[in-house]
Amino acid sequence: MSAKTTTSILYLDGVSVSFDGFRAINNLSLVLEPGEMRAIIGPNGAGKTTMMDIITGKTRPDEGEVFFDGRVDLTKHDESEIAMLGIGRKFQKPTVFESHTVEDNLVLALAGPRKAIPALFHRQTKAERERIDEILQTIRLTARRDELAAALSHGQKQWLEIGMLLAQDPKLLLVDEPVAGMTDAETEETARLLREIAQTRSVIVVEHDMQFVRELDVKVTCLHEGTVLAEGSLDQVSGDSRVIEVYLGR
Ligand SMILES: Nc1ncnc2c1ncn2[C@@H]1O[C@H](COP(=O)(O)OP(=O)(O)OP(=O)(O)O)[C@@H](O)[C@H]1O
Repeated sequence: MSAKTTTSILYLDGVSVSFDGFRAINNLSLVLEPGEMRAIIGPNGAGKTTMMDIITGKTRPDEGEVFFDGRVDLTKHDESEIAMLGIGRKFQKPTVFESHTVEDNLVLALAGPRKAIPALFHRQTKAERERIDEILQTIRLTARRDELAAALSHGQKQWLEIGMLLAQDPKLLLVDEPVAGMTDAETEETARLLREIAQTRSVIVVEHDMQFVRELDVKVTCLHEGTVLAEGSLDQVSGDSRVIEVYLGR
């Protein structure tokens, strides 16, 4: 473990994993600082999802170091422990409870899986109410709080799910293709929303939509064949001839 692990929120070094002899992640190194938002791009099969699986404990690396918050060896923890440690993950497809109101979705998320059902029937404390109001504002759904989640647009469901993750107060949020299927206006709003969230926590966003990545205005890492092909500003990365060859030029 190097000195860098003491200050980074996330530190991957020399990480590799193979599936039936195929190296999906190959000597991958990536460092994320506290309060940093990073965009991850790369062609299909580059290893983006597998990298997220390694961070969240779904997949164990064959080799390499994976440290969270400067000191926690993530390879020694399982998925539920890693979630409790403060890493939240949003998958591509929203999985909100359609037959509950927007607010109740947040109440359920705030309570956590064990206390979910009683949470709907107990009187909220002032602190819980304030937290829910704050999250509703962040996810632009204050005016929709009493409506069923089923009535929301696809984009708003994505925001609600982000809100449900925020209720768990993660230090690091992993977001997989948040704007797929969104309107242009929702896409723009999502970039703003994530930038606001990144003021208080670290965020990794995997996305193919380059206009959205530009709107995020953060450091970009391009993965290819399970390793970092290029890293820097979007202009630097998108001007890299190797990135153009394997990804953007296609
Ligand atoms: N459980 C698994 N078993 C076998 N092969 C796998 C498994 N998970 C991933 N792979 C392979 O590893 C490679 C990397 O896949 P991964 O899903 O991480 O890429 P990706 O960058 O997320 O792609 P996409 O943009 O299409 O989501 C692919 O070739 C994939 O087929």
